[in-house]
Amino acid sequence: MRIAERHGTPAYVVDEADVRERCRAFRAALPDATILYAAKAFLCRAMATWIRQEGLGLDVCSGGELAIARSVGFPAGRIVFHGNAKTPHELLEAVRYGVGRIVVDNLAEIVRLAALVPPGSRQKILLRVVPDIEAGACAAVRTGGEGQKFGLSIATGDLAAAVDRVLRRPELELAGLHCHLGSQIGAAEPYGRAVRVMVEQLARVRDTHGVVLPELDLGGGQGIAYLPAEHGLTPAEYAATVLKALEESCAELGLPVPRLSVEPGRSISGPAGLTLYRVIAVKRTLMRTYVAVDGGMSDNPRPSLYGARYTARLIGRAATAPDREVTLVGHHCEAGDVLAENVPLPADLRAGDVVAIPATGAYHYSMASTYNLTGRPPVIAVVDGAARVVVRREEIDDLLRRDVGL
Ligand SMILES: Cc1ncc(COP(=O)(O)O)c(C=O)c1O
Ligand SMILES: N[C@@H](CCCC[NH3+])C(=O)O
Repeated sequence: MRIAERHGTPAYVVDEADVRERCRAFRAALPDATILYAAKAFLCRAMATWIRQEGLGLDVCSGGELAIARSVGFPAGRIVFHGNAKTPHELLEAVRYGVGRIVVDNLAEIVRLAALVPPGSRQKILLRVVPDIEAGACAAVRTGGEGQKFGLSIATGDLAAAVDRVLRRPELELAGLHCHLGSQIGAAEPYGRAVRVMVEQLARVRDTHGVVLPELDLGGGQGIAYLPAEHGLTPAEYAATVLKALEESCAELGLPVPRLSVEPGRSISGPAGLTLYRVIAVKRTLMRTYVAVDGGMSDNPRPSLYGARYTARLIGRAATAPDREVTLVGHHCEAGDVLAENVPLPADLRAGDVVAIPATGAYHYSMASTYNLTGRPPVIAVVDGAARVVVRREEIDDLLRRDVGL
């Protein structure tokens, strides 16, 4: 409540200690693996600094994310650069900064990237494989099956062709294979299947080319709880399944166990964040009660994009009435601008109250827009009872400044 009063609403709040704790949980569950935080979930300079200090690597997928990493002196060797349509400029920036790995997504990229590597040096790469496994909350975030835009298909022969071409390029060093099944995956089982498919491909590379690739990157996707009844996929559950599958399939195929990399995004930043809103109006209609707040689909597009569901809580005062079901909506000019449908909130909720939506630390700030020319909310970091602004609020003046007129 003090944050809402001091910094205004809407505001994203992130718990630094929680982020750090989640980084440590991944490192503890997978002590021999490389843990790369997926920046797309939430990145600002403070976050990049926490990740650097916790000793994790960083998965970036744009020149912008790379620029933030660079601005906090993130060690280049601990960065992996992704993307299915990296621009020539992004590739050049990645090579110049000396990122540890570039994940090559398609055949055309091999030649393009090789041409950018300075004479005499070698860029380590991973090849992104389509493991043909469907997993993830909804179609929009499933990236492991045939028929979506990412990666090199095993079935069409593109992966085999890519391996062949990369191994002939002296500018490129094929460090290993990569896959990413999708996002908000609630069970460990699909990862076990992915390990088997990927290890088979490592064996195929060995059998065809006599090369044993040392690395396997399994991407991210570990699900989190958004609702009280949900349960996320813990690092320990994930690790148990993945490590078992890795040992078994490597033993079966006579391969040494590759160094594992994992790229969790949501499961590190998601539960560590919440969003504060102020109630502007409460309206009873024939069908339902609407509670309208001062944010909405511009700071959280996930309900309208993916049908994502959330809970909400009144904060800052004690309720004087029992809960009733309401629909929390935003201030944007669309009927679909819903933040949380049928959520219990106190019947005495009124304009001026502050509500918090938990589990908004991933894919909220990073996906925010300025729809209806609304400035994006600030990010407030809390640690040891103190709050500080780590990303300032985007003011109308910021928006006006970009518009250069006639
Ligand atoms: C290549 C890659 N790695 C990691 C992630 C992080 O995923 P999540 O935030 O679901 O853990 C993504 C996004 O889904 C991704 O595309
Ligand atoms: N933006 C999606 C996740 C996409 C993951 C990126 N590869 C979400 O909020 O659920």
